[in-house]
Amino acid sequence: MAASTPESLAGMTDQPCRRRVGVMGGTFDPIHHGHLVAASEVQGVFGLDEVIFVPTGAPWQKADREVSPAEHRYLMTVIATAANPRFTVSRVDIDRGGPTYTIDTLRDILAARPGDDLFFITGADALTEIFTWRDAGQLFEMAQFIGCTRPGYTIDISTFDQIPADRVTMLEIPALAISSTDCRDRHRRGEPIWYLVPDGVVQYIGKHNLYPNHPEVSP
Ligand SMILES: Nc1ncnc2c1ncn2[C@@H]1O[C@H](COP(=O)(O)OP(=O)(O)OP(=O)(O)O)[C@@H](O)[C@H]1O
Ligand SMILES: O=C(O)c1ccc[n+]([C@@H]2O[C@H](COP(=O)([O-])O)[C@@H](O)[C@H]2O)c1
Repeated sequence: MAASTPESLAGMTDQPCRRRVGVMGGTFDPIHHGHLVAASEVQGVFGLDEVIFVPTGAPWQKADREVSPAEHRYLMTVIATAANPRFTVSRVDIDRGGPTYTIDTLRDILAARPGDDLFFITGADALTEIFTWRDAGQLFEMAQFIGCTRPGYTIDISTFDQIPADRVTMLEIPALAISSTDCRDRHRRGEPIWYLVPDGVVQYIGKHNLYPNHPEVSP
């Protein structure tokens, strides 16, 4: 039997340990429990060391609608994730400026932590649209993609088939039929959003009057 060395017993070799890092991109206007459950479930199933939430700077595919200022979306994301020691929040997409492309998100995150293995977390709706994203073909070289099930959406199988099989995984997560759109509309109609979003986020929205009553959202 080969003799154990202190290094081998401790699992120490010349190879640095590769950290497994999730990246959860989103507009988070506001962040809700659907986002948090998806990130938590992927963290557990894939044994991730960390999940980085990355609020978009300017989500170009949502240019036809009003999006809350990035600083508000960033602060709501910080509030929502603060209690989980594995969750962090990155400003890369906000501080870069210009339209937000995931290819840039992944480049910036990899530059800051070379050698880490990245897992990009999306819902089934976002994954279905992935070939409309900038430089989509290169994304799968930079990260493993995890598509989370989402009530009301199915992943288009032809899209799934175009992604290299070893670079994408579909994951069934506890179903939460929550969307940011519905949270905003409910708040505008004066309906509660308690328990759809974290308590601190409800309070932040009220304090800053982020989603004021709007005549188009009838009670
Ligand atoms: N309830 C949910 N279950 C699983 N994934 C979700 C859920 N809600 C959002 N996601 C995923 O989280 C990511 C960020 O979503 P985003 O911030 O656009 O939220 P949204 O609820 O879809 O917003 P909106 O209603 O304003 O379009 C996307 O990949 C999206 O698919
Ligand atoms: O790279 C792109 O062109 C691209 C186009 C649309 C969406 N994305 C990313 O997909 C994630 C979810 O976006 P959204 O707009 O559904 O909140 C977020 O990280 C976005 O930056 C990326």
